[in-house]
Amino acid sequence: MSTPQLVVHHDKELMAQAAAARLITKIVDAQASRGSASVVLTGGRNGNGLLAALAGSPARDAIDWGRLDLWWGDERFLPEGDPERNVTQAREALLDAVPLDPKRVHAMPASDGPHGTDVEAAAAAYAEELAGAANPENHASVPSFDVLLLGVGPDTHVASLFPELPAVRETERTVVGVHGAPKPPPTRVTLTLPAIRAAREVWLLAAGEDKAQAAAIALSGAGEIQAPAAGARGRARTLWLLDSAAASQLPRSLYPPASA
Ligand SMILES: O=C(O)[C@H](O)[C@@H](O)[C@H](O)[C@H](O)COP(=O)(O)O
Repeated sequence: MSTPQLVVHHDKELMAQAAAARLITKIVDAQASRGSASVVLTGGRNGNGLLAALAGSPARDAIDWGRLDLWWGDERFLPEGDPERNVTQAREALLDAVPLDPKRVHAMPASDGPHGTDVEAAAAAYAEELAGAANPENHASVPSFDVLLLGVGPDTHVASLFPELPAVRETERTVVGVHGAPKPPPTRVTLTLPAIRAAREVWLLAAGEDKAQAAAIALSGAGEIQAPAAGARGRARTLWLLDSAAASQLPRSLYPPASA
């Protein structure tokens, strides 16, 4: 697993703009070298802020939207179209404005979909969809995501992996159902740490004073059960994108030299 690299931007807006520019370049490079790209989106304000910044970027359409696979790191288990669903918010922020191939937009199941309110069945179905898109040669159970985005909660949760709850302890399955999540709504579907760690690159987004303690805990050697963000590592790269407020409690030794 790759060692976390930190980039600190002056404020939340600059972090969203810089992260969007970084993601555009990553997708364009992946498409140039392999013909397509695969990105896992995250919910939350920072995740949606990045999508909104990307929507407004003059370089936006350097991306060949028809050759981009989009997946989700987690989803609130609510009815289709519910404004609280991560996919609903992603559509509003960006997806409805760009010519994606609908077959390549892999939303997690809704609670009024084919699995009804059975969140475990919904999670198993998404795991199957991921496995179906994986590369059989390397016996993977998820596609080789180019970038997996994660917002970081103030309690160090990522996706819907909350400290000490069963989902963060999962070592085999790639997708599980979550009950009793401390962040509403309580029922969710989430990738697990093994699935997250299959990504080439994992980018963690943390902006705002309310993330300062979480960033300091996750980056100072805490275990992944107590601090799930600490276990979110990419195969080739783990990148923390912070603003100054979220970086304010980091030990100086961790603070990158050239950052704002
Ligand atoms: O479904 C969700 O709520 C998200 O996927 C969750 O993991 C989010 O990314 C973090 O809670 C950070 O959210 P903020 O960026 O809004 O603080």
